[in-house]
Amino acid sequence: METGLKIDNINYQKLNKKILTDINIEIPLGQLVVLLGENGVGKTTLMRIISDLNKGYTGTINLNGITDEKRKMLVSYSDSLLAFNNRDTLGHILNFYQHAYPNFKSQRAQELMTFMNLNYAQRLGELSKGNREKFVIVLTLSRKAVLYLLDEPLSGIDIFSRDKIISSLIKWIDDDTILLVSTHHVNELEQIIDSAIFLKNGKVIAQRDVESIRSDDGLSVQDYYRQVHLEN
Ligand SMILES: Nc1ncnc2c1ncn2[C@@H]1O[C@H](COP(=O)(O)OP(=O)(O)OP(=O)(O)O)[C@@H](O)[C@H]1O
Repeated sequence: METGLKIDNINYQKLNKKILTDINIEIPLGQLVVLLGENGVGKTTLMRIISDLNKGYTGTINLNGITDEKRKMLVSYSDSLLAFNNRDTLGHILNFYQHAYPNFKSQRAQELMTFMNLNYAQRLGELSKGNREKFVIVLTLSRKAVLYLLDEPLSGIDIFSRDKIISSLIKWIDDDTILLVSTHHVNELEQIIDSAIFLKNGKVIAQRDVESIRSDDGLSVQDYYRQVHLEN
């Protein structure tokens, strides 16, 4: 059986506007990968397509050999929690997740809640922006999945919590999984990522191993990103 994530020729448009063009990406299991690109380039759209939330694309997405919509059982992605009410407590939402997803691990959720200093009795609407993002990380990493998607997970989180989360991100996921993270701050993830995917104008302009960017190009991922962005 094929393993890992293989995206072939994804094209997607919305309201007659071309958003993603000929997207081809391959990620083996065990990798932590960042998705980089300017505002509006299509990072969230791509994550929603992978999770089967956005339909109407052409091309194929193969996750561990599964190409139909069943793959969504192997993907853990929590978008903006808009389906929940601001008066819902975090405990209520966790309870909902536990019933909605057979792969939800309560023990892990409990550990992550403690790690993030979040409280079951807090209401969603009372959370600050950063604490809401921490809660999205809790929900995402509490499921046993093959592919974890985090969409700009740290943008509102303070530097101390950020350091703590980044340095322990790997311990929350199993070895045979993929973590795909979109970010505008690649420098802070640089030490822990295996590879990076660079998007521009709805296309993949490069996918590179971090190790080869350092050894072959002598650049940091951030500097390589600037270079490849200007060249394309
Ligand atoms: N519901 C929608 N209807 C129409 N166009 C949309 C919709 N959602 C997103 N788009 C468009 O799709 C494109 C890609 O948006 P997307 O949110 O995927 O970008 P992004 O790379 O995640 O951006 P950012 O870095 O700002 O989060 C944008 O041009 C956006 O205007």
